[in-house]
Amino acid sequence: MAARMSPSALAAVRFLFKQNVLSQTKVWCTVHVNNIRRGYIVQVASVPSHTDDTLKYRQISDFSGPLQHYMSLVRDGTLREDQQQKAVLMRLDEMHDVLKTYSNSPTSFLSKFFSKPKPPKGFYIYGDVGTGKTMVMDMFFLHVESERKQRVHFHGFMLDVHKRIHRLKQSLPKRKVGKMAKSYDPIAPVAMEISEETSLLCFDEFQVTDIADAMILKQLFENLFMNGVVVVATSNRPPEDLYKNGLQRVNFVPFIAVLKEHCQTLRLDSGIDYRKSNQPAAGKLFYLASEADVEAVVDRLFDELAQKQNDITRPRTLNVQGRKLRLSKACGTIADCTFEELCDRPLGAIDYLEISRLFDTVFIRHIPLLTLHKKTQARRFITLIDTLYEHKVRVVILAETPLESIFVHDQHNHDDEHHRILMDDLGLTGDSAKDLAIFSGEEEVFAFQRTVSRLTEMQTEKYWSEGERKAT
Ligand SMILES: Nc1ncnc2c1ncn2[C@@H]1O[C@H](COP(=O)(O)OP(=O)(O)OP(=O)(O)O)[C@@H](O)[C@H]1O
Repeated sequence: MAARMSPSALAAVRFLFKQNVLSQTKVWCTVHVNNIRRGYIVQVASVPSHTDDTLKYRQISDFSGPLQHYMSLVRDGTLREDQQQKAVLMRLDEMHDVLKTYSNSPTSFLSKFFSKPKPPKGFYIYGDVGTGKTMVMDMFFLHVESERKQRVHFHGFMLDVHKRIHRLKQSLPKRKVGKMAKSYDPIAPVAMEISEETSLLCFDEFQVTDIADAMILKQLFENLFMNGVVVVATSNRPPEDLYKNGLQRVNFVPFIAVLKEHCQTLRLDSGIDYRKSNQPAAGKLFYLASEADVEAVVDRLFDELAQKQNDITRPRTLNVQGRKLRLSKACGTIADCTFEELCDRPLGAIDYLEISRLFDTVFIRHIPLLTLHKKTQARRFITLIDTLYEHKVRVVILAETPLESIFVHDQHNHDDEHHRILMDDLGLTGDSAKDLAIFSGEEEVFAFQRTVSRLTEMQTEKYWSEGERKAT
């Protein structure tokens, strides 16, 4: 059986054996994809009779592709049938078949006999939060048999690209004094490096919020596509709305055409946020500041969890790319932080990635009401929760307000000083700025729906138990 299986499927089977769940008919299993732990539903259709020699376990490799896998999970009630998910999976299933004979590797067997194969057009899947975009993409990714595939989070991918660009620039010979610098463009070689490693790039959460990313995307992706990389992406935004109202957007806009030329846009928007469908809760993980004695209650929860760690409670200093990041209280794989510590300092995705690497449980105390006045902190909070969710880190929250109302869309902020200066700089009048996301907070409101949806799922028993890591 093992000889037929892809490495991801093998990882899934190993997990099943370790967990002694092979007699169940369906399980969630966890597979490491590029160091990111993802949950997958795996069908294990067994005949529960020890005397029956037709005993068979159905594994990922027993499905012809992601669509058959999905339908089987619908039939056994693990998933709810969703026509839009099915329609997207049909397309991904076709692509899965095409990819069986496609590679952009110059050393591939096929390339010896044929001229460069034409890459299939990828997919850009967009829709509202919790509608199953990541699930269908991951199911597709799991079934692609190639070794030359990567599933990445967009944030993490762009951090890696910037690192590669930096490394390449550093490796250039130093200029002689008085000689003019020849303009050196590192993006094409970086795209080439990535293309040498991969044929298929699956991006979760394609979103552009950073001007440094926005300015290089067109060239980067043009080169990736030119080198035959196939892209599948999920996003909350249609391509036309990417980097909406971002600074210097006019320089970004040509990227949208490049993306659409190489990826078909598919909408997945059944209107159902599956994270909100009733799932057993993990116990109380969300506390309100107004609750009696709440600090002491949360302290006790921390102490209870800390007792299982082989460590003492102490401050911890993390090293993030040569920078020191001090956390005032931690024990083993548990960090006890305040909102101020995590979101009121100039921290970003790279810091949150390091926290996710080291801790499986993060307490976030004193989350205030987030109005547009606290836009920067709110954005950091969104990035923090995205990163923790992506790495299956558990959270315990102590907040001023209930989850649904943490973020307040306060229209009155249009008049604040900061916005007025920005409007002047951009030469906008009050009327023309009225509909722009940058002033209406549309971007944050949108991202916050995702954060709330994720925080809801993060309080379920399933999420909590999947997040357990070995104590250090
Ligand atoms: N058809 C379904 N039946 C039952 N559960 C589902 C179904 N589709 C998705 N889910 C579950 O809903 C949760 C959210 O799915 P997923 O992460 O794929 O959503 P998403 O569209 O990527 O959300 P976001 O935009 O916030 O990233 C997951 O736990 C997933 O397993």
